[in-house]
Amino acid sequence: MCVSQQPRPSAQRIAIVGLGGIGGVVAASVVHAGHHDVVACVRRPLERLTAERPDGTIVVPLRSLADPAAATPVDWVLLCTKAHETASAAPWLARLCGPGTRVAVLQNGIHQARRVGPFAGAARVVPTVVYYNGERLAADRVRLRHAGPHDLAMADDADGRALAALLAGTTLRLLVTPELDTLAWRKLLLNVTANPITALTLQRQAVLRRDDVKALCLAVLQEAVAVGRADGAALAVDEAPRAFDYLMNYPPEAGTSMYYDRLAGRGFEVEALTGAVVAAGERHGVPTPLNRAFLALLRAISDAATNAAA
Ligand SMILES: NC(=O)C1=CN([C@@H]2O[C@H](COP(=O)(O)OP(=O)(O)OC[C@H]3O[C@@H](n4cnc5c(N)ncnc54)[C@H](OP(=O)(O)O)[C@@H]3O)[C@@H](O)[C@H]2O)C=CC1
Ligand SMILES: CC(C)(CO)C(=O)C(=O)O
Repeated sequence: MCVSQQPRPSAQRIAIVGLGGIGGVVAASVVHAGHHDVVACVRRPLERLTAERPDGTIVVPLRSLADPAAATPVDWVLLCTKAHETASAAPWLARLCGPGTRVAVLQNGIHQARRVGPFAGAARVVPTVVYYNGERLAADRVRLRHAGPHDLAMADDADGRALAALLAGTTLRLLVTPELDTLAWRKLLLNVTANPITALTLQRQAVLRRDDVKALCLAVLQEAVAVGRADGAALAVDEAPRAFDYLMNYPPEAGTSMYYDRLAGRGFEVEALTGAVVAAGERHGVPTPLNRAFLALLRAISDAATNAAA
């Protein structure tokens, strides 16, 4: 693995689809770096964006489009919707993607290319692993929290290196790695632990520091690690405690994307996270009773929120 120091390409046209916690942070970072032509593809137009970052708050002007019909092909799409919202972004992708376009997927979950490929036409899909915590405070305001040494990882191949070069002028800490598939599984381990527990308890990550909750985390992680190994991920012998230790890098006041959805009364990104572990467990004959219990509870809350919003 190596920390990226890619040379910056010439100015590129970048469209950011989904301006929530993750999209808002990356949009503000790229606009602030000032090198590329950025447009945000949103449901409600806005003219500026504020990002509260550990190194200070920045306010950037933002060009936004609210109608996919007004979009034209770009060099890069940064897809920052939730995984279950990918299909709803299809009209954007249809307009933004040409044969030279690359679609970087800033979403949680494994098999991103499989998920996004059907909507990307002739464009190439570039998977990533997102480590930073992004909290959307208002439609035009986000907060960035770092955890661990990197904010974003991409594969050590031509497309991954091109993405690292694209973001090289930003303050995001990038990792170019030959092990992205295993890192995606490692990241999923964090998500099937922290996301359900914060969303179900309606408490931020401080709750993970309770002894009883830590014991539950480790048991959930052991199950998911067994599934990940059966699925081909090169997970370590002590992967479960290592994943728990990684979670301790997040500040206790950080929430999770699922916790933020619960606060906002939105449906959850459940099938791509806990649902993916349970489904892979079924495929490989690995039992997942704790993850199954989480899945039933998360689906019940998520469905009620989705039905109430309909
Ligand atoms: N938040 C975090 O700390 C982390 C999140 N992730 C992952 O990153 C991804 C994004 O998460 P996050 O930023 O938290 O999610 P958010 O819910 O905060 O943001 C998603 C955004 O996508 C927008 N959106 C959804 N559908 C469409 C559409 N069809 N057209 C235009 N905009 C659309 C939403 O708009 P609207 O407001 O109008 O609904 C919203 O602004 C997820 O996969 C998540 O798991 C990964 C690491 C950390
Ligand atoms: C690891 C974690 C919890 C960091 O925010 C995350 O990926 C999420 O919130 O979905």
